Amino acid sequence: MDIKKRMMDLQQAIEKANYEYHTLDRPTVSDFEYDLWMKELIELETNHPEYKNPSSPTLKVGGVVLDKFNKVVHDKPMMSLSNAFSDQDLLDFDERVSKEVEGYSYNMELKIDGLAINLKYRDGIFISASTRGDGLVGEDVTSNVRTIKSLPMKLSEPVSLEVRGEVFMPHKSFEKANEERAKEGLELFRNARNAAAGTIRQLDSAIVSSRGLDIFCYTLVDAETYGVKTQSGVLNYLSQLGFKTNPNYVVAKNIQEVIEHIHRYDVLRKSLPYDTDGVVIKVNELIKYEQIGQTVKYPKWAIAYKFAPEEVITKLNAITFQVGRTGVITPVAELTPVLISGSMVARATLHNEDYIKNLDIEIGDDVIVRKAGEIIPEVVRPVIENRQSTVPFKMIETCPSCGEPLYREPEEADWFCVNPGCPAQHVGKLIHFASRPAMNIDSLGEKIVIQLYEEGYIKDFLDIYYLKDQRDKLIELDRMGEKKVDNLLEAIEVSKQNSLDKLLFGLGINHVGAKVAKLLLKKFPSLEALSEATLEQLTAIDDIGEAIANSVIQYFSTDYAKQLIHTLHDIGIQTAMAQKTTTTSPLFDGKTFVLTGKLETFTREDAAAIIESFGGKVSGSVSKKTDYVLAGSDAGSKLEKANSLGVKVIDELAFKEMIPNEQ
Ligand SMILES: NC(=O)c1ccc[n+]([C@@H]2O[C@H](COP(=O)([O-])OP(=O)(O)OC[C@H]3O[C@@H](n4cnc5c(N)ncnc54)[C@H](O)[C@@H]3O)[C@@H](O)[C@H]2O)c1
Ligand SMILES: [Zn+2]
Repeated sequence: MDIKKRMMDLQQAIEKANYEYHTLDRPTVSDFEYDLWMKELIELETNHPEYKNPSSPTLKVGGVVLDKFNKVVHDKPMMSLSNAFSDQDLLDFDERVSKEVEGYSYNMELKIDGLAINLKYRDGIFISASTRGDGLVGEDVTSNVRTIKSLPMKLSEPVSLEVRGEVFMPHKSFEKANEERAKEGLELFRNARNAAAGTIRQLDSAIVSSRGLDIFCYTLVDAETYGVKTQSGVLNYLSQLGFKTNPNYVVAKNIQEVIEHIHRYDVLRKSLPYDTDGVVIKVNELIKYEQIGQTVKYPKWAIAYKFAPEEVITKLNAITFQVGRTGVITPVAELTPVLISGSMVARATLHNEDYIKNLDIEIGDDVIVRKAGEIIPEVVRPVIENRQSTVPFKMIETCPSCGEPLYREPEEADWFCVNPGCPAQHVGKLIHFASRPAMNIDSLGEKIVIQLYEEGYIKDFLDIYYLKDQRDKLIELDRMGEKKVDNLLEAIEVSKQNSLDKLLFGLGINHVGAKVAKLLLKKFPSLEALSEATLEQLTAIDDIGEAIANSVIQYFSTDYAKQLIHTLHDIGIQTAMAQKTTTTSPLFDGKTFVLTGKLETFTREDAAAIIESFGGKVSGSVSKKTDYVLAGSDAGSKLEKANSLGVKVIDELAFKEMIPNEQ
């Protein structure tokens, strides 16, 4: 095996998963798989340090910071945890700890599957909350966190402190939220963690308040200054102050006791009304932490033991077929509904014909189903011993949507419907086009696409842009009404200004994902230019191989694509990347900046000069009129003032992103 290539592939897969999980709140692989990738990459990096990439995801806390929130620089970084998957991993962990210190015990707590939040209290009063972000800089989500009912706004003592905890969505709230989303035709949340993260990071606090979030607190920053000496003591003290703490913690004398308890936790967690994905084991004596130390990513005095995904047995009643936007046919297991990791599962993927045949799955079998990391449930295998009267599986030969014959390439596992007029494919393409990573037409969800397609309003994505001519008719449709239609039309108009990479991704060209779209446009910054690119020119771009290049060339060689570029122009959709800002309309015209803290890559004078060269002003003090506070490390009172006034705080990185490249 080519180790270097394997490491690069793993890194790429992990980065893609990070983006989907942390930025889009929409993972496509299970946590279990992700954790296995990470474990493999860490092992390879340890054994082959010569191939280790200095910006490897094994060195970073995975989150991102969205621009729509004010940024908060954490006083103390918020770290991740290293993982254990077996008893042996725990023994290895203990051995590492025992090399540094002696005379310690362990505190074990449930690992709540939510998102970490940092809370600040002054004189016993709640003042602010932020997300973990990339560990150093988080997002200010104070007004959203304030809506969580179990969070005390006033503590039982007038202390000033910083506390960390996990915001999560209990099963009940999760089911309710998804019922409501289903009614509104919105895409369902994949699991409670994504629902919690998506909720905390949205702008309308009224919605947050209605979602029934909850929080368990577990960390007190600088606990020893409050006279607390152990992690179990922290939990006790937090609870006394009025915080909600999880009652299922236990102190274990040594690692053997930890291992004994772990297995009890795996039973316990199945009866809890919220998701947990493991047990966090922390050295209990806080005084030992400094000596044990930490890496850039996680403390060495703690570890998260992750449970294997839960598997259950249920009955396979039928196999149905789904047609994807590319025409791929996926067999789907229709199951007797069963509870897995806190939610009901009635359908699971069977991947393709070979998967079913190789596993010898028959209709009527008892099957083992797994919701690995609570994403898309899958059938793991049949329970052959239980087989009684079953019907052998037979692959369909015609498309369930259009009735045309299906094709399968000899080398491939999947069957395809290749009918360009296939309704299921059209709908799939439309849904993809409107989705968040593509044209991001929020109010054009799956249900509405299907409705408009079935009623004959949209066949091709271009039709979306002519919907405005049919406003009166749309209002009359079932479940529509004036407000909904106007919101929809507005969102469609706004999407015309999207940056071109979103459109290119939305076109659904084979192999052209969001990242590839960006790469292509960097070199060919308009659809016209891209449509004329040759195979050589395309493959000369880093990371663009022949498969991608051929697919792009084939797409743009069709009459459809040639016509498309003209039509897009006529409609007023961007078909070229936006021009860089010119000096005639200064970027920071009329904007006031305040600089604070220590900057790394600029001197203050440089930063000020840049701001002024783009028409902005630099002021010495923060007021309501300040537009941006540029905060470096060790920022003090100006940063606090900015936060309390709700002034936008940016870090150096964000500032660099704002200014055009030439600087
Ligand atoms: N499926 C995907 O595509 C995908 C992508 C990226 C990350 N992930 C998941 O996220 C994980 C990485 O995220 P991570 O960096 O947050 O690591 P992590 O989930 O392994 O552990 C760290 C986090 O645990 C949480 N936590 C919960 N209870 C706690 C307690 N009692 N004490 C201390 N901390 C507690 C905190 O939020 C802390 O930040 C991966 O292991 C994977 O499971 C999945
Ligand atoms: Zn078809």
